[in-house]
Amino acid sequence: MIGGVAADAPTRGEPGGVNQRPASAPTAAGVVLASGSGTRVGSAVNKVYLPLGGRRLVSWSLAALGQVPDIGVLVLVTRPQDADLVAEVLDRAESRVAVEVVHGGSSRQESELMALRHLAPRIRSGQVDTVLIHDAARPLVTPELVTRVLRAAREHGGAVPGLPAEDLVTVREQDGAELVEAVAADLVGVQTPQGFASAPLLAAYEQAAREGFAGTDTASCMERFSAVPVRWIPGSRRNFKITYAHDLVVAEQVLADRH
Ligand SMILES: C[C@](O)(CO)[C@H](O)COP(=O)(O)O
Repeated sequence: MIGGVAADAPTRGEPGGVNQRPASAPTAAGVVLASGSGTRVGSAVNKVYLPLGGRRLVSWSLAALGQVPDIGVLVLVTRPQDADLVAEVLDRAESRVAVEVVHGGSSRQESELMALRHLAPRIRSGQVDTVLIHDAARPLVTPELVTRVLRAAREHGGAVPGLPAEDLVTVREQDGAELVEAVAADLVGVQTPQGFASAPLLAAYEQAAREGFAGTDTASCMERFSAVPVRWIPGSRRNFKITYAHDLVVAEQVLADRH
């Protein structure tokens, strides 16, 4: 069952405290999803807390979103059993913005809903105009990509970074063991952060909860339950998702090359 924000969730940063802005200057909120289990990486520890480039993996996403001046609220969605790791990450966080922690649900959809319900008073008051939802498992996101998503979301209502599938691989349909035909090359592999106008986003997630819908990303829920157009903008090859152990090796190398 989909519930509300965990009342006992550790919370850093007070709504209306360090993040407060005048009502005339709405801010964007960044949501980092860290409440999955990430078993395919082959670790007993939730993959988003594995070491990467001298930090825990999730810290990179918090730092990237926190560097974008228009993001005035940061929400980290976690699992209760990761509380010690979360506390360590927050103690070392270099984010300009205080990180507010919310407990997630049993699915991506529920975890997004928990974050949106946490933000609901600030969405309804107009304080938060746009919400960007990001996978903690995409630690190589850059402030530049976050800024582009935010600009496009504010301009169009919804924005998703992606890479044309033809750019990645040749895609073919399969029928059992047989390959039958190549798929038309108009597919896009989508990434996060995905950004949306906050009020229709909250409304879409509340309706999805009532109807028992569960999408694989934020855009799928918006496409189903809102009239907001979802624009795609160029993503980044480096913004790949850490799924398997091999991805960690590549991410270490990308970070080493950054310096
Ligand atoms: C949202 C996403 O990153 C788009 O590629 C992807 O669907 C996330 O998958 P997950 O299984 O929820 O990590």
